[in-house]
Order: sequence, then structure tokens, then C-alpha cells
Amino acid sequence: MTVDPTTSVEPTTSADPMISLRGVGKRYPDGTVAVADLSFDVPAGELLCLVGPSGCGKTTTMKMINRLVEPTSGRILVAGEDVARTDPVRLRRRIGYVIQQIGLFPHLTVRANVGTVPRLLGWDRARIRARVDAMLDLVGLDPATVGKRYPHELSGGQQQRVGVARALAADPPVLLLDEPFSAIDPIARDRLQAEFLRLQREIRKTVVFVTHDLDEAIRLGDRIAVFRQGGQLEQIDPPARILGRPATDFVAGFTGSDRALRRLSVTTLRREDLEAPRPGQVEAAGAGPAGGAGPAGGAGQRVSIEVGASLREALSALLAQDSGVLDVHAHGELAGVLTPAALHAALRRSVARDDEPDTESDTEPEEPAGPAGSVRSAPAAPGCGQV
Ligand SMILES: Nc1ncnc2c1ncn2[C@@H]1O[C@H](COP(=O)(O)OP(=O)(O)OP(=O)(O)O)[C@@H](O)[C@H]1O
Repeated sequence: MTVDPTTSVEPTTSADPMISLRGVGKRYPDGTVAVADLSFDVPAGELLCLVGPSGCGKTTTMKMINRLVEPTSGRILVAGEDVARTDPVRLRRRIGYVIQQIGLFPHLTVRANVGTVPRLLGWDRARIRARVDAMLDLVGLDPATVGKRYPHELSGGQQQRVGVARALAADPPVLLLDEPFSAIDPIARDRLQAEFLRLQREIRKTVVFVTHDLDEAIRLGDRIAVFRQGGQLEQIDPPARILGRPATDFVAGFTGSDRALRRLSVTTLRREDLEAPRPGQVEAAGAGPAGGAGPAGGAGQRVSIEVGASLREALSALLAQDSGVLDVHAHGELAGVLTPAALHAALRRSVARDDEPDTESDTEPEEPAGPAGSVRSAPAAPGCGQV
């Protein structure tokens, strides 16, 4: 395949990045080059996912940000401060860290685990207690029941929630998450991802999230950084662009031949994608917006979807229609209809839009999303129950 020269591998320019890597490299004493000459910025409030094959330097990159590993070249700034000149203990109190193996203290209760950093910071007991309660609530755990348990008395998903609560306890501006959900069964992982997205919309931390799982990165990431062996950054872009315009053969191979299908879930249905209803394609009486890919339309039953939904939701709803014509609403009114041909054209158009400079990302809805408008909405997110 051809390499797309318009796709960025250069660091983004941001007025005020929260994290900034400049020419960062790591060569371990045995000569292994884990990371080579890495430069990128993470703007405040962004969730950046690092993906790539095993051993490509994702964890090393993350650990250099909080100085668990020292770079052998280059500079890392967090909130404008050179981490090499920052006391590691002080630095780590400003950076929440969650790892796959969770790392909860087994001999401490959930409350004591979550209160670890506030205790180290010398907060008084009442303040710690209030903060721990708030954090457990935030991650969907009941402080009264779960707070006094020990880690081994929790499910894997609950332990991960405690890990996230602990990382957030001192309200750090930056969170580093290293495969936090990968040791959890797929159903629990799906829930945790949905809840983490909800949480992130609320707290807007600057997050660097390492994952093996491309679908997890597509679902969670504002941008995705694709690494290859030797800590080489191949592409850093929003998910839709990574899938629509892979910068190199490596990224194309990594994202797979079904990347167009994956792209459906990060591409928004726009008003201009719709066709005018033809005579006979009138709405069935009483059929209003169904809030997305609703129940399969039985004989004579029409489902509909809102402008702002993902193309994946639109495809799902379209497949549930006997007629092959899907009503699309905006602000409660019929905006047009979607057909298989229009859906195909919408996807192709969205890829072409990526070639235009200064266009908005597909992850930005052009209309206020309706109930169906979960813009980054891979698999339908279940509720926020406990895992
Ligand atoms: N302490 C070390 N000494 C020598 N080599 C190391 C050390 N730690 C990591 N490496 C090597 O550095 C490279 C990058 O490792 P790293 O853990 O950053 O990769 P990764 O992308 O996070 O991998 P995975 O996805 O398997 O967790 C690998 O080749 C690894 O073997």
C-alpha cells in the first residue's frame, strides 16, 4: 500500500501541553533500545492511548513520565516542569498510576488503600474519609460495604475500580494507566471501559493509557499513538484517522484489513449523509426516534436513529429494518432517511474529509447528539453497575 504523506507523525503543536516528550530515548544497560527518539505532546484533558505489539516500548514510555524509568536521552515536561529536575516522590503525587496487576496493598482495607496518597500528604482524618468516600462513589463502589473489605475480598473488576479510585484520590492532573483492564473478563472490561469514559468526561484528566487492545484504544482514546518495535512512533492521530488513513504499512497491518468496519464506530452520522424520503417512505404512525439502534424492527415496525449517532449504530438499526430504509431524526423531527448506499457514501466521505486540512474530526458531532448520539460508542455500553 502507499504511505499517506498527509498523516501526522510529527508532534502536535498545542499551546499548553500537559505532557511533552522531546527526543526521548531509553537504552537499557544490556543494549536494548526500548524507546528511540520519541517526541509528542499530550494536551491537558486529552486521553492518549499507546498501542503496539508486545515489547515496543509502551510501558517504558509511560514509566519515564513518572520517573520509574530514567530516559537515556531527551526531555520530558509535565505541566511545563522538566521531570528530571523534579523530586520523584513529589512528581508521583501529582501523577496517578494504575497498572494491570493493580498493586493494591493486600494488608490494607479498601479505604486505607484509597487514602494512601492523601495520608502521605498529611491530610487530616476527616478530609481523607470524605475524599475516600467520594472517590469510591465516583468509581461505583459503595463505601459503606466495600470500604472495609480487603483486596482479596473483591472481584477483579472491583479491585481495578479501587485502583482507579486510589490513583484519583489526591486529584492529580495526570493519570497513567498501564493495561488497567486487560486481566479482566470481556464483559467486566466492557463495563469498566464505559464507566471510565463517563468518568473521564466528568474529571477531564490528562491520561496516558497503554493497551494491547486496539478496540479499547479506539473506544477510549481522543488520540492513539501507534508504536512499533524499538519504541518508534509510527502515527499519532484521532482513532478515525488512524483507521481511515494509516500513515504506514505497519499501521495498516496493525489496524487490520477490517479497519473500515472499526471506523464505523468512530464516525458520526451527519445530516448531509441523509437522503430525502421518497414517496411511500413515510413514517409509520407513532414511530418516533427510537434512541439509537433499538430493538429489531418486526413486520411493519420502524426503528429510527438520531443525527450524531455513530455509523455503527446506524448500520445496526438499518439491518433491523425490513425495508432497508432507516428514518433519521434531528431534534425530534425527521431529518431524512439512510439507505445502504447512503451509509456507504457517508463512510467514504468521512475518509475523504480526513484529507482536508482543518476539518473537524469525525469524533466531533455536528449536531447535539440525541439519545443515540454516543459519539465514541463502540459496543453499546451497558449501565454503570458494579462489576
Ligand atoms: N529492565 C530492562 N532491561 C532490559 N530490557 C528491558 C527492561 N525493561 C524492558 N526491556 C525491554 O525493552 C523493550 C520494551 O519493553 P516495554 O515493557 O516498554 O514494552 P511494552 O510495549 O510495554 O511491552 P508489552 O506490551 O509486552 O507490555 C522490550 O524489548 C523489553 O524486553
